Amino acid sequence: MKVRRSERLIDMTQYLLDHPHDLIPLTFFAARYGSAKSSISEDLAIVKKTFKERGTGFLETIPGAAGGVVFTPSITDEEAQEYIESLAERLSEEDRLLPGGYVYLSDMLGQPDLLRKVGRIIAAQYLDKNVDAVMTVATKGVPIAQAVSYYLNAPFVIVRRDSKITEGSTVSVNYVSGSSERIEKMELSKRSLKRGSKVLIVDDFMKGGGTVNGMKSLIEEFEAELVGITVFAESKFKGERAIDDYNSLLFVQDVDTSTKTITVVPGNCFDN
Ligand SMILES: O=P(O)(O)OC[C@H]1C[C@H](OP(=O)(O)OP(=O)(O)O)[C@H](O)[C@@H]1O
Repeated sequence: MKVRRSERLIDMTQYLLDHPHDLIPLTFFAARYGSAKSSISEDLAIVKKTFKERGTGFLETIPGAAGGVVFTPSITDEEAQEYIESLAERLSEEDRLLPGGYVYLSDMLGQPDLLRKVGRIIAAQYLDKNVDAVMTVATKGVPIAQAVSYYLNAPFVIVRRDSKITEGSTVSVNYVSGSSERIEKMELSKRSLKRGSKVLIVDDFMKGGGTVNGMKSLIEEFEAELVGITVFAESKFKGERAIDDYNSLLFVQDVDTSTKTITVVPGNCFDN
């Protein structure tokens, strides 16, 4: 049964949003709607134009018999900056200061709408990097890595600070935890990363940078390639930070322990 264009456009859009980075042949849509490929091409031209104008992402057409369309999610800088500014305000308003200059984020990092938006924003920074894997360290980095992983259509791998039988054989590195000046260990299952993989590091928070630096060392141990580092939030650090080339969405600019308040501003992710 033939399906009207208005219905095709709705269903086609939903299908593309649910299958980011997948190559979808035009014949798939032609069969799905009982329509000619020429009609599907016209439909996709409408979707492509709207996605581009709305900043939803990019719809690339791959020509030839093995061709089709590929949807790459993105977000406009304006929408991303506006959202990050709202997060900065929200973080500054609520009582979130923890001992040692850490900030309570767990409630925010459990919110699906925030994770979807943050995942889109971080993924959009690495669309041209062909990311093979998103790396984070348990625990609070995991929801962020999962969200970024969805929008890049790349698996995420979880580094652990504790040994688990269920991880099989692992590669481990020692690192200086910048915040606590302690030598700590982190490890990753040998099955997680192939040699030469392009790896994006994400985490929820960076203080001394020791944790991120540990993940960098692990990537070297796997003979993989680090393509970028983005943290949801970073704070000032009095000591020598172990990391200097990274992106942050939010920056804890000021901490007032007497009033237990913090001032949070957008991070460096839009400095260019
Ligand atoms: O930049 P650094 O000084 O190394 O600190 C950033 C670490 C510490 C904290 O993790 P924890 O709260 O210790 O661990 P978890 O994420 O498991 O709660 C945070 O999630 C980062 O991973």
